[in-house]
Amino acid sequence: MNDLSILEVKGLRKAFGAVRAVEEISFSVEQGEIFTIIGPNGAGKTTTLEMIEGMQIPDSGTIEVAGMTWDKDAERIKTIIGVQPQSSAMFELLTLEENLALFASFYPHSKSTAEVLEMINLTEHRRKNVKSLSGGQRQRLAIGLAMISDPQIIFLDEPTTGLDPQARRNIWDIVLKLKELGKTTILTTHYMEEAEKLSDRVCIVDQGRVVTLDTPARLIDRLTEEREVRLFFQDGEAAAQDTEQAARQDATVVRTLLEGSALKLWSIRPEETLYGVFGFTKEKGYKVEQVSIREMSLEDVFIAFTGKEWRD
Ligand SMILES: Nc1ncnc2c1ncn2[C@@H]1O[C@H](COP(=O)(O)OP(=O)(O)OP(=O)(O)O)[C@@H](O)[C@H]1O
Repeated sequence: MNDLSILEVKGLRKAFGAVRAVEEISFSVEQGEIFTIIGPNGAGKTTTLEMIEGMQIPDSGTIEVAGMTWDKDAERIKTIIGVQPQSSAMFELLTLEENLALFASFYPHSKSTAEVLEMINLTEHRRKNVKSLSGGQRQRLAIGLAMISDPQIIFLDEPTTGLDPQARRNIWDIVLKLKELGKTTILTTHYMEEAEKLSDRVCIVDQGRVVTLDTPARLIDRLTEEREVRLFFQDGEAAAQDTEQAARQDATVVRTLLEGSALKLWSIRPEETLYGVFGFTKEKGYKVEQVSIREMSLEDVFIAFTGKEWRD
């Protein structure tokens, strides 16, 4: 375990009868990171989280939380981790304040309910019954309940599933606030954009194994050296075709595709390609209406590594 890592998972494996949910999962998480696990349905994300949270016992492998293990230090681990409870664990007929106070009573030390309500932006609803909350408010309360004991590591398993974009962003704000406080967040999500925006590092799992793990930017960079450059010609197809012929001579251009007045070029150095292309179009007097360089996204990385379409 290096000095910075707060969680170290090695060789985790778990089967349910004939179903091998987790085959071999290893990673370490640094203090203060937002670490996101993504993967197709049934990849083993929840099972992995539940083993780390002490709710499932691995068939083999080791888990160290701040240097402690579940078999020796269960009580101490429980005081430094916070797990977002299922909606069903909340008391529907109690108010938000009462739910938080009740959860706080399970721990020797806790944050004040007022502070947590402020953090999850629900202060004005504190006297409402949980029953009357919207989906997004419920999820925020669930994060509040995970935070009540002021844990070092917070586990959020798909906290934004089913929420509308605004409600999702409200959750992102809370996750970022946790980071500002120096907390470590372990997140799973079905939303690529969310993983890309929030995570310090992303771990892609498939069929119970880690297929790749890195920062979103490095994953995207590693994926491909080529960028897709698109040009649209005001003068129509002939100009596009003529430019295509010229671009093919350029060593930075790997492939080309003509679609009417639109020309697509795949380039290993897009800026250099465009410099050459514009030299040519200027010389010929062709007018280029639109130019864009398509950026690769985490979704492209996901598809490349798992061979599966994203189902968002
Ligand atoms: N308690 C259990 N008993 C039997 N099989 C289980 C159990 N829990 C999980 N599984 C199976 O293990 C595999 C991994 O499930 P898991 O829930 O960990 O995946 P996941 O990546 O979280 O999926 P999702 O994205 O759909 O939530 C699945 O095939 C699942 O059906």
